[in-house]
Amino acid sequence: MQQRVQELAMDGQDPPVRYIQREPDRPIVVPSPRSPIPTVDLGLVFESDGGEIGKLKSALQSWGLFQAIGHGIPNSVLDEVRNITREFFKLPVEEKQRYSNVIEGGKEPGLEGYGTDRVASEDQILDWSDRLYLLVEPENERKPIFWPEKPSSFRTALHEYTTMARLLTNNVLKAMAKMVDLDESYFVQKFDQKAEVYARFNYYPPCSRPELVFGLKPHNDATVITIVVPDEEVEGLQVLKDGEWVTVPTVPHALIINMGDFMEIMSNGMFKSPVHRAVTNPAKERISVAMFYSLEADKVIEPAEGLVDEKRPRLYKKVTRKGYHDLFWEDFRQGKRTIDQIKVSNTE
Ligand SMILES: O=C(O)CCC(=O)C(=O)O
Ligand SMILES: [Fe+2]
Repeated sequence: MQQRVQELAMDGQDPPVRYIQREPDRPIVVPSPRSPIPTVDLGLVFESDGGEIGKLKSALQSWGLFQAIGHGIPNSVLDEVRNITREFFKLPVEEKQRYSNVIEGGKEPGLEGYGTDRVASEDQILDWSDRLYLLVEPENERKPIFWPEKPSSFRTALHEYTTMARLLTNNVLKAMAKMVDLDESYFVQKFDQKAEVYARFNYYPPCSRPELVFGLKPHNDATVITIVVPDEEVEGLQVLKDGEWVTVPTVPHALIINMGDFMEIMSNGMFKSPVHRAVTNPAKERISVAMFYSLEADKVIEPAEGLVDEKRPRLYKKVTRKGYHDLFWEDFRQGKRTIDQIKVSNTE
C-alpha cells in the first residue's frame, strides 16, 4: 500500500524523494501580498443588485474564481463539514483503511474512497496530501461502503451539506446564465438525473520542506463548477493569474467558488477555468472540502449557441464528458491542460 502522507509527516523528517518537485516547478513560498481576489455577496446577486452582478461577471471573466459571501449556507453547517473532515483524518489509520480506495483483491486504487495521489507512473511526483473521495449525486448511486461511520455525524452532515450546496450551485448557475443573456436554466438543465457530483475531503499535513512539494499540483477542475469549503484559518490554495501565483486569503464564512473546464467550454471562453494548486506549510495541517459538479458520462459539452457569433467565434469543439475525462487523467499526469486539446484551430 502506498504510504499515507499523514504517517510520513508524523516523524517530521524531510519529504521522501518521490514528493520532491523538479527545481523549476517548485512552489516559491514567499507570502503573497493580500491579493485582490474578488469577494462577491451572492445574497445581493440573487436579489438582482446590478453592481454586485457586474462584480461577479468580471470576477468570472478575469479570475474564474471568487470568494462567496452571503451564500445562504449557515456557518454552523460549514463548521460541521470541517469538523467531520478533521475527525475523520484523526482516526487511527486502520479505521480509515476500512474505506480505502483499494478494494480487497484489487490492485489499482479506484476513484472513490480513502487514499493518496493516484499513482499513474513510476516517475510521477506525488502530492503531499491524503484524500477521501465520495460520489454524492446521483443519490441512488452513493456507495455506503466508502462513507465513514466515524465520526458518527459524518453521513448526515455530508448529506445535509450536499443538499444545500446543490441549491446554491443552481442559483449561481442561473445568475450566470442570465448575466450573459442565456435562458436562465441553460446551465442548470445540463445536470440531469445521472449527473455526477463528487465530494473530495483534502487533508494536507504539515511539511518540513514546503518549498519542495505541492499539497496538490497545479491543475484545472474537469467540472462545470466547484465549490470549496476552505480551512477557516490556514491558507494554502493559490490561483494562477497573469502568470503569477496568488494566495487565496481566508475570509470569514466564505466559500471559494471556481469555474471548471466544462463551464469555460459552454460559455465559449467567457468564464475562465483557472489553474490552481495547493501549497503546504511547516507548522500547521490544513483541510478543504471540494464539491465537484460534473455531468452525465454521455453528455455533450459545447459552446452555447447564444455565445457564438462573428465577433466571438466558436473556441472549442464538441466533446462528451466521458471523452474529456479520458484525456484529462492522462494530461493531469503530464501537467498539460486538456482544454487546449479541444480548441478550434485557426485553420478549421
Ligand atoms: O485545497 C484546496 O483549497 C483546493 C483543492 C482543489 O483544488 C481540489 O480539490 O481540486
Ligand atoms: Fe481543484
